[in-house]
Amino acid sequence: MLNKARIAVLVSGGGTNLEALFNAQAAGALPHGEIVAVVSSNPDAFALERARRRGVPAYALPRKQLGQEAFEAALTQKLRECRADLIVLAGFLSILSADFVRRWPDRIVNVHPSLIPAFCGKGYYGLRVHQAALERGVRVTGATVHLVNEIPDGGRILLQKAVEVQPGDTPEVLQRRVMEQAEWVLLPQAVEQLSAHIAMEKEDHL
Ligand SMILES: Nc1nc2c(c(=O)[nH]1)N[C@@H](CN(C=O)c1ccc(C(=O)N[C@@H](CCC(=O)O)C(=O)O)cc1)CN2
Ligand SMILES: NCC(=O)N[C@@H]1O[C@H](COP(=O)([O-])[O-])[C@@H](O)[C@H]1O
Repeated sequence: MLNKARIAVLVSGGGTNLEALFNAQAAGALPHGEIVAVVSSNPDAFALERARRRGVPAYALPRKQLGQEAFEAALTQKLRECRADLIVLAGFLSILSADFVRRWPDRIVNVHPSLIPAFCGKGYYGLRVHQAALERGVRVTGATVHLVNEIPDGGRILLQKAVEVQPGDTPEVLQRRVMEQAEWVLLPQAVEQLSAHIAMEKEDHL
């Protein structure tokens, strides 16, 4: 019996990266992992609805009302309850504390919509990343999947994929292209790689 990695996905917004993970799982492209819970820092996130439609437990932990410390305490409780092995940040907009991250060494992964080290770190999220890329005039951007440490977007880079910037691009148009051509491709690949490693570790400990 394959000892799958139990994946908890943290979200804050529309959940298109979560949807890409669900689609990969349904297509058999995530054989070593299973999405067991979705937790949102924003109670209004459509990502929660995406989880509910798939019958996956979905939890809203309103970070702004709770404050970071209480949010992370509640998150830790949820992660224990679902026995998560791997945490995936998919459009998650809260910077996790060093204390929290240190409890999950090499077990938190994030997708960022640029080619790190460009346009990353505190203040660079969502459309802001693509606005900065267009203002700088880069001809190529893309997405990065990286392990998460205490430095926002400072963790070890796992995968990257380049995407062309085209004349007349708006931030919204560029964001969509980066999602379609890079984020939604890279995240399932990286999650399956990490899940396979974790699943083998779990087999070894049986
Ligand atoms: N400890 C870490 N936490 C998080 C990381 C990380 O690498 N280490 N990645 C981010 C995801 N992210 C980019 O990929 C990112 C998210 C949010 C921000 C940011 O500046 N957020 C604002 C608040 C935005 C809001 O709540 O609407 C802020 O903190 O002022 C930067 C990068 C997830 N967490
Ligand atoms: N730094 C994190 C960040 O900017 N994440 C970005 O939020 C957008 C919405 O994601 P979603 O559709 O998966 O919710 C995506 O472009 C994702 O890369």
